[in-house]
Amino acid sequence: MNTGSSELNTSGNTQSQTRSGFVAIVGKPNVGKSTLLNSMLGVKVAPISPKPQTSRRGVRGIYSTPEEQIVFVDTPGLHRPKDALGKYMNGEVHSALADVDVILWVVDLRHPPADEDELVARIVRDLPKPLVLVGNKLDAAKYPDEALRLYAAQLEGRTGDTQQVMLSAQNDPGATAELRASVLALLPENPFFFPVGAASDQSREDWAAEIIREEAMKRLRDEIPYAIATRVTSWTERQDGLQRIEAELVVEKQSHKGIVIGQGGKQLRDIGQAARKQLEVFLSKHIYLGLEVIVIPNWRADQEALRELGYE
Ligand SMILES: Nc1nc2c(ncn2[C@@H]2O[C@H](COP(=O)(O)OP(=O)(O)OP(=O)(O)O)[C@@H](O)[C@H]2O)c(=O)[nH]1
Repeated sequence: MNTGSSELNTSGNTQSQTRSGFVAIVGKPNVGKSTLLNSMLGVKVAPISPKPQTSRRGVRGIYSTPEEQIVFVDTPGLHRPKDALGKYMNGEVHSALADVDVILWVVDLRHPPADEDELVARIVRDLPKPLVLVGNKLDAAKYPDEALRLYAAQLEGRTGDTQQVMLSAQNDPGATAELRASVLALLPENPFFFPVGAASDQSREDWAAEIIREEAMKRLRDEIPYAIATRVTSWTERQDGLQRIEAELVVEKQSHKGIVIGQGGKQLRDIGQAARKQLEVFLSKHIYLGLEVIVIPNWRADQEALRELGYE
């Protein structure tokens, strides 16, 4: 691995090198991967919701300084494939890991390892790449040292560079900045992969759709766990600057449509208002958000529908 130090060129001037690389954040659902990504980036990119399995797309966030760039690949929760969506998610995890420079394995220090952690451990154990075991939720863990030891034991026999850290992604920006520095030190000398100003390679439409889905998930977590997809169907700007966004919430069953709309349309109105507020904060522009609920029967098991909804 390169050292990343400044080199003397033939004219005797020091020429600084840039470091740049891809970093995957893996871990079972709900351990705090999106929270960690957002904290390391300093901006909100991936959706955060208290419900497991919310980050279904491989959202990438980019952290840049004049000399360094980390391209984060935020992989969806790793779990056993139950349907086509599950298979897509596991495929995402594998393809995300094939091509990265550093892996962050995030675990929840409040609990000892479960089957799903073992699954992740098995995949990352044999990859010859630098790995950081990130014990998250330190603020809420009773026996963090013991928990971390148990997770680390699952990596026994690993030959690649392995580091460990305990932190709270949610409320310790200092610790996440330190982790970012450690990750940067593990990256090779490379030219930048993206322009310095780039924060994410998501389109604004995908980004807005994720914010809408996040708000829907927060409100509907018990009624319709995972069966909601969102897509922005049009985005226009009026002369006075107002952004007019039309979006669809896609559900699997007619009965779900009624739940999403709610009595007298209240649920859908609440989702729309909350999402609009978030979008306005980020864009600093006035927004009109039109939401429609549509039914695509059994979309999670339907390859064509998954493709149409952008899960491919
Ligand atoms: N107490 C505590 N809670 C946290 C911390 N980090 C994340 N959480 C919470 O854990 C839950 C899951 O966080 P996410 O960032 O959505 O987790 P994820 O791993 O991306 O989840 P999936 O999208 O399901 O894979 C949310 O309710 C967060 O607020 C932390 O440091 N401490």
